[in-house]
Amino acid sequence: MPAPKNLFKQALAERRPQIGLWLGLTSPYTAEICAGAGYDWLLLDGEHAPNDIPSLLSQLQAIGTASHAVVRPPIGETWLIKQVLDIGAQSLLVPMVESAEQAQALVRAVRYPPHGMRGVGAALARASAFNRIPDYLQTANAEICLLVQVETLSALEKAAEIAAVDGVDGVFIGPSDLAADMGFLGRPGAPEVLEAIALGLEAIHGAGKPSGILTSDLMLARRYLADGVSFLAIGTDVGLLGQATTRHLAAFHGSAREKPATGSVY
Ligand SMILES: O=C(O)C(=O)C[C@H](O)[C@@H](O)CO
Repeated sequence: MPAPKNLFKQALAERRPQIGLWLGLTSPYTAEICAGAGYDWLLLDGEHAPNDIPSLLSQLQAIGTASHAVVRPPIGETWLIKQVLDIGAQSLLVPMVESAEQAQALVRAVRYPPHGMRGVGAALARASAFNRIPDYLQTANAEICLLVQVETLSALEKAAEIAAVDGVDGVFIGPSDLAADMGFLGRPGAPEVLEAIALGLEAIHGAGKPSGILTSDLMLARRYLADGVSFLAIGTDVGLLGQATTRHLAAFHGSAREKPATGSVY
């Protein structure tokens, strides 16, 4: 028996758009609710949400096969990637990738020898159904989906080279960090940032790889989809809960006291 088929990876390879939601609440309970909504993928954020390996594990268990979990570790360190893969994540989004060399190192980190340097502990791991998947070691590499994030101007200039790395399954543009790097802190929708994103998307597609992005502006999200973005997150659990609770109380008071959050589009 092989490692579970990564249907999200397959969908990206076939350029079937995958619509996702970004999860920062770090709760298996809310992750399960979001999975039930029907999003194709859910991003479990270990970079900007207070997640650790046990909290990521419990969210993976809660999501199950109801949606596809993509885990973002805080940084692309080999030892951390090994832990995230062992708890059963098959798709990773690695932040702040600045060069093709860094992307190549990440490819090695997600693969077992001789193709990489992932440590072998699958006998203890949820990823191998606790050693009940006999062919796990031989088949795991093929089912890992490695997505890398470019989010500075210099990384964006190298987007084509990074995307072209064999083993990189997709490239995500981080609009907030890119905006900050371009001098537009808190303004990922600034025209200059959108222009840079459009060029980045072209470079990624030109290298023959799928692209991804996050925005909670649904008009912009539809535009990204029309521009060929394949894995698109259209909001965050934190944003949705924050907006809904504010609106709810304002509705009760019968007033327009709802105030938009400042400094973020999420
Ligand atoms: O730069 C970005 O944009 C991202 O990387 C996504 C954000 O980190 C996400 O957490 C929303 O705040």
